[in-house]
Amino acid sequence: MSNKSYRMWNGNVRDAALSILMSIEKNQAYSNLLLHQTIEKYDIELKDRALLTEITYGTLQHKMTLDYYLQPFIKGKLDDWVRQLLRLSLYQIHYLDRIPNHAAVNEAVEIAKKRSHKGTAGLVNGILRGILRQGVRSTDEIVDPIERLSIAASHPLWLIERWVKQFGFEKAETMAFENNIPPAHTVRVNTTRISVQEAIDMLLDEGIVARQSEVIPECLHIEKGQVAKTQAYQYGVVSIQDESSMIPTYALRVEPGHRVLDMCAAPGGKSMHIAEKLNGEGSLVSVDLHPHKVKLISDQATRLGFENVETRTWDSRELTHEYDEHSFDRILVDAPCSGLGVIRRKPDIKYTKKQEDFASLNKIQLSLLDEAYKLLKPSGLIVYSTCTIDEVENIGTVQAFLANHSDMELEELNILPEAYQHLTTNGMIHVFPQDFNSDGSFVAALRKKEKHSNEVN
Ligand SMILES: C[S@@+](CC[C@H](N)C(=O)[O-])C[C@H]1O[C@@H](n2cnc3c(N)ncnc32)[C@H](O)[C@@H]1O
Repeated sequence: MSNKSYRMWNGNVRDAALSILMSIEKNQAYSNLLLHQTIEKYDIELKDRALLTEITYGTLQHKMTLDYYLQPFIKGKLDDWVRQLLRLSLYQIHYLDRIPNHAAVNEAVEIAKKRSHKGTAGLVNGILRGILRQGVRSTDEIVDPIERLSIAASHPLWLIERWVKQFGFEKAETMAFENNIPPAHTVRVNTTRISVQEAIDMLLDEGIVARQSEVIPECLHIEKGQVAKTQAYQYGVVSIQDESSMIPTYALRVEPGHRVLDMCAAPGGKSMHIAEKLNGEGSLVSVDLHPHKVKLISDQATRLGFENVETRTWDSRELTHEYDEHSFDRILVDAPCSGLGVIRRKPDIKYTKKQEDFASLNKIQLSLLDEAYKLLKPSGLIVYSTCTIDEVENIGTVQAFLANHSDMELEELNILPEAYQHLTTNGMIHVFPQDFNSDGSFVAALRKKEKHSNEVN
C-alpha cells in the first residue's frame, strides 16, 4: 500500500488523522502545521475539525502508552500504517468516552479494507476486538518508577530521566502529564486601541466568550469560539498569544521613545507586544533569519497598524555588520530552543528532540547573546527568553554569558505582574506548564552596567 496515493482529506476524519500521523512519523511535517494546513486547504467543517484535531493530537500525545497497551495483542511485524491505525482506534476506545467502541472498531476495519485488503482488515478487527474483550494492562505493572512514568505519560525515557535530575520526580511527573492536556486559548488585547473590557464586549458581539486573565492584565482566556476569523482580530484589536509569551516584554521594561531590537522575532508575537508598549513613540527593529518568516512579522505590524516597526531578514549573530555598537536601549533575544515548554501544542517535539541537540542550541543562544551585548547601549537591558524548561538552555546559557561579560548583571524581575513574583529568583523566571496552564518558558533580564568595572578610575 502506498500512503502517498491518498489525499489528506477524503471526507473521513479517521482516515485523515491516519494520513497526518503517517507524515508526522516520517518527519515530513510538524503536527500543528500539517493539521492547520489540512483544515484550511480542505475547509473542513467545524465538527470534523474538532474530532480530527482531537484524534491526531491525542494519538500522538499518548503514542508510547498506546504501544504499551497494544503490544500483548500483536504477533509479528506490522506495517507502519496499520500500527498507526491501531493506535488511533485504541485512542478513541480508551480515552474518548463519547465514541462508542464498536464505531471505532468498524471505522478502523473499513479504513483497513480501503487501504489494503480483507486480510489486513481481519487482523485489525481481531486485535481491536481482543482488546475490547480482555481490556488493556496497567502501567502499574512497570516496576521502575521512571520507566513507569515514561510509559504512562508517553515521554521518552531519557527526557524523563533528564527532568527528574533537573527538577525532582514530582515536578517532572506533573509536567509530563500536564503536557498531554490541551493548552489554554489566550489572546493579548492591543491596549493602544481599546480597553480590556471593550475587547471582551467586542468579541462577545462576534460570539466569542472571553474573560480577563488573573495573571497578565491584557491577556484574555478564550472560553468559546475561534478568534482568528473575527473582525476584532482582523482589525488589530487582539492578537493570539500564549500568556507566558507575554512575560518577556514586561521584563524588557519598554518605554515610549526607546530604540528596541528583537533579534529572533518571527512570527512576531513578542515584537507586536513591544510595539504596543512603545505606543507609537520610539522604534523597533524586528529581525529573523528566514524571509518567509519575516513576512509574517510585517503582516502583523500591518494588521495592528504600527508604522515604527522595521523588519529585516538577517542572521542576528552578525547584526553588528548592519548596526553600530551601542545602538539599542532594549534588546530581546527570544532564542531558538528545544521547545520543551510547548509540548502541549507540538506533541511531536518530545519524540524528535535528541540529547545531542542541547549543546548546539546552547552555542547558538550564546552567539546571539554575545552579539546583543555589542549592540546594547550602556545601562541598557537585554531580555533572554526561551520556550523551553531545560536548565542547560536557560540558567546554563545565562551563566555562561555572564561569565564572559563582567559588566552585565541580572536585573530583578519585580516589574512582572504580581502572580509571577513567587517564581522569580535573581532576575530569572521559570514558568512550567502546570504553574498557570500556559506554555513552559524562561526569561532572564540582563542589565549592562553604566561603566565597565575595569574602566573605573
Ligand atoms: C522562538 S522563535 C521566536 C518567536 C518570536 N519571538 C515570537 O514571539 O513570535 C525563534 C526564532 O529565531 C529565529 N532564528 C533562529 N536563528 C536565528 C538567527 N541566527 N538570526 C535571526 N533569527 C534566528 C527562528 O527563525 C525563529 O523564528
